[in-house]
Amino acid sequence: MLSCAYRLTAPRVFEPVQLELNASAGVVVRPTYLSVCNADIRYYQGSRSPQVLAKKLPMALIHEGIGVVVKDATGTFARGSRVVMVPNAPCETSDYIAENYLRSSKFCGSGFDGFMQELVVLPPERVVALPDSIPNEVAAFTELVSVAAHAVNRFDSIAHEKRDRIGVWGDGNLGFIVSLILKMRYPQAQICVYGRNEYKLNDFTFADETHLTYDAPGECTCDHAFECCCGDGSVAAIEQIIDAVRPEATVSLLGVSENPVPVNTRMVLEKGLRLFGSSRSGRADFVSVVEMYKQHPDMARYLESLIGGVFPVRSIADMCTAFEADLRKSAGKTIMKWDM
Ligand SMILES: NC(=O)C1=CN([C@@H]2O[C@H](COP(=O)(O)OP(=O)(O)OC[C@H]3O[C@@H](n4cnc5c(N)ncnc54)[C@H](OP(=O)(O)O)[C@@H]3O)[C@@H](O)[C@H]2O)C=CC1
Ligand SMILES: O=C(CO)[C@H](O)[C@H](O)COP(=O)(O)O
Ligand SMILES: [Zn+2]
Repeated sequence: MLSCAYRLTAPRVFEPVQLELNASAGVVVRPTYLSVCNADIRYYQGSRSPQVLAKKLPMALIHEGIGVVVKDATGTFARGSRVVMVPNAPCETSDYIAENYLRSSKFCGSGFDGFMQELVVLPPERVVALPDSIPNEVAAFTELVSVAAHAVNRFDSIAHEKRDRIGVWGDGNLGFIVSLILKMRYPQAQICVYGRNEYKLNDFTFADETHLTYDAPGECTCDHAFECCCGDGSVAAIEQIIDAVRPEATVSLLGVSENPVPVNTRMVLEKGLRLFGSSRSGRADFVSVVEMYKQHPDMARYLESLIGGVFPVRSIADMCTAFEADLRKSAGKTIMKWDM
């Protein structure tokens, strides 16, 4: 079966390439709605190091997306099923290390082709059926929701049980989703969001408190914290978090930085803090998010407020239009209605 992949060959340049797909190897999915992540933008813009770009390009971008099953040689999915695609593909299993942390795992859109393709073939366990209740534009960024769910699950197993007040730093997409999942998971806890933009914080209607970071939180006011910023923003946030959390707090780090971030280790030691990082997610996280969509119908309504622009994509010029719009956006997720 022939299919076309649209690979980024150099910053801001997409080129088509014909691929021969082995349809008998799994589930053939036609991508329908794709969502742009900051990681895609770092490749598109060429803000990764020249060494990383040389190693990873040419590559089809995008690891957040849904599609429709065209054919399934494994007999798991009916033709026409609406599904979310799992970008992480493990090559081994471990009793101790989750699939998204195994160094041998392959991740679509980071070293391996992502979902900017006419058709993709995935093993059945890399495909999860979606409930009808979730709109396409929201379902498109289920991967980001699964990353947040994964981090909250890990937090649950690491943090001590006093969870009266949890701080979330970052008023962007990830901060929003992490705060929402925390509120759903710990309804009795005070979820306090710290951000840099009043207009973004106004959308966190489910949170108990929102604050601008310039009004520094008091010392030792949060039991635990999540960092959902990026780059230099993470530097400032981690500094503030270390002051704001109480002794023995657990701090979840999620923002990606290109450069090493200095950390006030003296206070980490004195307060006995636990800092842990989370990256990506695995099949189980996607399954748990789909379950959340079913159990919490109001979740879709909150997530809808993250839809930034929806761009029909029928040509390479349309792809560039969507990516350029994401670069200029003030907030929210950029969605491509993928008609390639
Ligand atoms: N760990 C993982 O697996 C994943 C990590 N990420 C990463 O998470 C980061 C955030 O992604 P996303 O939410 O989509 O991006 P956004 O740009 O939507 O959000 C970042 C937000 O953080 C705000 N911010 C910056 N510095 C601070 C600060 N010191 N205190 C509080 N808020 C701050 C920004 O404000 P302003 O715009 O004013 O600077 C912005 O609103 C990115 O680095 C992304 O790559 C994303 C997906 C998965
Ligand atoms: O966005 C992400 C997961 O959703 C991660 O940040 C992304 O996978 C990091 O990959 P890369 O090393 O290519 O930046
Ligand atoms: Zn991502």
